[in-house]
Amino acid sequence: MRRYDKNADEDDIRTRPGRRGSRPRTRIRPKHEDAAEAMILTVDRGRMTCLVDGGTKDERQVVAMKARELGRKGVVVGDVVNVVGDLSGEPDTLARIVRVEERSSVLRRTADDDDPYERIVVANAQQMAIVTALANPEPRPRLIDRCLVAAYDAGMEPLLVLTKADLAPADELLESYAALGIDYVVTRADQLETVGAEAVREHLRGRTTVFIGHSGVGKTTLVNALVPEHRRSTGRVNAVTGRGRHTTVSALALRLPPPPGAKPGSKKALDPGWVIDTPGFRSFGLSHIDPSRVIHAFPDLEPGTEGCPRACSHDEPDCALDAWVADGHADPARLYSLRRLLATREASEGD
Ligand SMILES: Nc1nc2c(ncn2[C@@H]2O[C@H](COP(=O)(O)OP(=O)(O)OP(=O)(O)O)[C@@H](O)[C@H]2O)c(=O)[nH]1
Ligand SMILES: [Zn+2]
Repeated sequence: MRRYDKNADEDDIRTRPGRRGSRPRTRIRPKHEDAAEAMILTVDRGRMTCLVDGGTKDERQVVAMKARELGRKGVVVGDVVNVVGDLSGEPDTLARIVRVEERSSVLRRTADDDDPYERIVVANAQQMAIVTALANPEPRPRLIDRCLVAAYDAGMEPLLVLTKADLAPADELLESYAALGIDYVVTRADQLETVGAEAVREHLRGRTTVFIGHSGVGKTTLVNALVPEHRRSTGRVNAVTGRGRHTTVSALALRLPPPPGAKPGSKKALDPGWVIDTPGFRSFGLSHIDPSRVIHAFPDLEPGTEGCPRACSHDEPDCALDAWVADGHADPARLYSLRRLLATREASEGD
């Protein structure tokens, strides 16, 4: 290997003159001072589409792969990375990702509760939109609860998006989430084009929201309305795979159009919010969930856990929350909701 030759690249072995003489110092990584910052929009079999100079007139999409120095570290949609090499974005060029910035949040999933293997699906989202149809298919409250637990565990704010309001009312479902104080928005496809899409966008401005929902809830219809420049095919036969419906393979980050009336170049116009569309989740394994992270989403209950036994699940007889709530420190409905969420960690039929 050339790296340790006498004629090794300066980047690989640097000399540091001074006190200890001029011993070559190995293992100093090249600094990549020419690297550009980029956001990962999608990942397809080891090829990442990155947005370079986002929000400027030089904005372009560059295809890149991981540099060897990243090792096994994964790169996921939403990651902010450093890229080097050919950053022109011309066809057939390939850049290299040399660094992944620290993530502010990660959404993990396990395929099943018994599956210890977890994958990070999305990085740096601040909000999780849980898309549920009010009818056809029927809402699945346990699945919603599992998504909520995953959101709280990931440190994301949940947003309930209730679709197909033309088929059934939302009141009853919203009632069962009232104690959680979750932000929500109700939609119907026949009004998305007029007022509906902008009403949803108002919940998404200035941050990144990952959209999850199982097949048939109308997520594609919704995302297409939110990001009209991006029309993902619905229900079309794929000529290559012959599959009856389109299947989304990777998550995909999409920028919202600027709000109506935003001045070009203004912060509102440049930071209109991002939607990360994800493939339909069949289940949401929760084996990696840590109850102590979930309870952060209940700041009103958190002080009551001081008297809990070590590693309390907060759903066991010795949990201090019962007495604390009985003493009037918090609303019993909140504890009930927390327990309901924590109980979803145990899988049951139909999740
Ligand atoms: N009645 C009614 N039907 C809707 C609404 N939104 C979507 N649909 C229909 O519901 C079906 C599923 O919509 P999609 O947008 O494809 O749902 P999806 O969640 O993306 O599902 P997959 O494509 O399977 O991942 C389609 O036939 C839509 O036309 C709505 O608000 N009201
Ligand atoms: Zn407890």
